[in-house]
Amino acid sequence: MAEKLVILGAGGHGRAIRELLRELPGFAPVGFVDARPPGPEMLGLKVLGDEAALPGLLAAGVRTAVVALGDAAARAAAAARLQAMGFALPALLHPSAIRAASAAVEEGVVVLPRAVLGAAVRVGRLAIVNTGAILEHDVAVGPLAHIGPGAVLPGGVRVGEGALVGAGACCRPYVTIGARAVIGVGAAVVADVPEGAAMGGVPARPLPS
Ligand SMILES: CC(=O)SCCNC(=O)CCNC(=O)[C@H](O)C(C)(C)COP(=O)(O)OP(=O)(O)OC[C@H]1O[C@@H](n2cnc3c(N)ncnc32)[C@H](O)[C@@H]1OP(=O)(O)O
Repeated sequence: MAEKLVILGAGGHGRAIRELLRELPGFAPVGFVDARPPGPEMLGLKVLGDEAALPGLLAAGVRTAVVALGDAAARAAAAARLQAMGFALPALLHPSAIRAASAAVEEGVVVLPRAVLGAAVRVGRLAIVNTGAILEHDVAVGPLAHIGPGAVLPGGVRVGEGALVGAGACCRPYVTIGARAVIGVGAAVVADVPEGAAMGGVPARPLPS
């Protein structure tokens, strides 16, 4: 029987996950919860209110959740609240994603359509691999990181905890992107990026703050 699941977050990422779940056998979404519910319904699913609805859902047998929040800190905090209540946070991979047999994803990871996880890739808990991103052999993505749509991480790239690699960004093989760094859309990362740095451009340079 399909596992009943609640989506925490009814914004853009929540809508992407709702569409992922239409294609993913094994899960039956019951609705969204959101701190600011946008209305009674979204994309054919009920919006059940804010997190005050969660105990009732647990009591009704909904024991699985996905955190659909783009902001890494908010995602971590929401995951901690859900797990403290007893919700499981499975990894969700769109069926069109390509995952090598040796690629591993941790709990709460979301992999959107047509992403590629190559040989020996590691994706840490609660990370997002967005639509069409390519993670080549031996790439290691830290917990809570977000690899944006169409980003290309060639062999051996390491992305630190909570870092954001923007849409369409590319990296030189084996570079390391530090924790909480932000790589702007379309950047070409040709050297290691320090923790917390914001980089953009071709080649990527520190962005004005
Ligand atoms: C499904 C989805 O939608 S997933 C979404 C994944 N998210 C992304 O891909 C977004 C990534 N974010 C970006 O690229 C943003 O532009 C950021 C985070 C790098 C910068 O955003 P902000 O902090 O708001 O900076 P802001 O827009 O004010 O720009 C600051 C400066 O950096 C420059 N800049 C911003 N982004 C870039 C970029 N990608 N490349 C080069 N320069 C850039 C701006 O032109 C500006 O320069 P100026 O001061 O000389 O005019």
